[in-house]
Amino acid sequence: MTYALEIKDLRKSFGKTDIIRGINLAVNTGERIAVIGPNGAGKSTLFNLISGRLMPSSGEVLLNGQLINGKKPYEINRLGLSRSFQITNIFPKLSVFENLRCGLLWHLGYRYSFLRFLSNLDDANARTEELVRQIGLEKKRNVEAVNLTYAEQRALEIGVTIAGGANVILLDEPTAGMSKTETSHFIALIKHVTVGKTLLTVEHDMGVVFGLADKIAVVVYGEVIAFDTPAAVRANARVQEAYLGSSVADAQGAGH
Ligand SMILES: Nc1ncnc2c1ncn2[C@@H]1O[C@H](COP(=O)(O)OP(=O)(O)OP(=O)(O)O)[C@@H](O)[C@H]1O
Repeated sequence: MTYALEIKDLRKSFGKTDIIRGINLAVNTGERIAVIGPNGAGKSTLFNLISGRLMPSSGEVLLNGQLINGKKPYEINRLGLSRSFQITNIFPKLSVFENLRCGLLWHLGYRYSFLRFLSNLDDANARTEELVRQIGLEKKRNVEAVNLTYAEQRALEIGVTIAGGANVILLDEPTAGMSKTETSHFIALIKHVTVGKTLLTVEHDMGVVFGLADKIAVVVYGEVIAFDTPAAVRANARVQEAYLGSSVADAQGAGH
């Protein structure tokens, strides 16, 4: 069976310091995974290794069965993995529609071929309209990104991330900086736009984790100490001892 994303004995050292210390993960198509762990555990480094920003010291990363170690971020993107960052990378002076269309066309490689670009423009426009609807910004279609609210900008960011049709999506703390109401709307939006796709998200907010994830990967000191359903992770004594404890209890108490 081919996994959407498979990580085999992945390791990364900076100088003499081992930061990622033999991570194994196998993620099925359509699964939503939350990667959690204490500060400095290696979550961002893991995402950087998967998305090609960093080269592993050893081990393998396979995307849809294909080895992607050593490939550049844009090559990995073309192969079907798209990542959105905590720092927004939308174009402030372009409208919602234009931002989404840029994301779509860039992924399709139209910048290399103007003729191909023209012949397929109608398709791209139709797909872009669909994306505007999917992220719920129909009324803001022609508004410049700079004039959107923070939550709308984050929704646009998700739209740009999925615009190219990637089947594996990486999100860094997607609800950071949002109010509780915005967060719950945003979780619903993420679920909606990632149906059928594989999602990995780094997340600190336990409400988001338990609201969004089919499975949780707990990273502690560069290792995955648990990879299981939210219920099983909650009940995992090693996880509670090593890291979660009160956070899980809080989230449980809050009915998440
Ligand atoms: N380029 C680098 N060079 C040296 N050390 C690094 C580098 N990048 C990260 N580290 C170290 O690796 C460790 C893991 O960092 P990382 O940012 O991956 O953790 P994290 O789990 O994402 O933390 P947080 O939740 O605080 O964002 C930290 O000790 C960090 O200082």
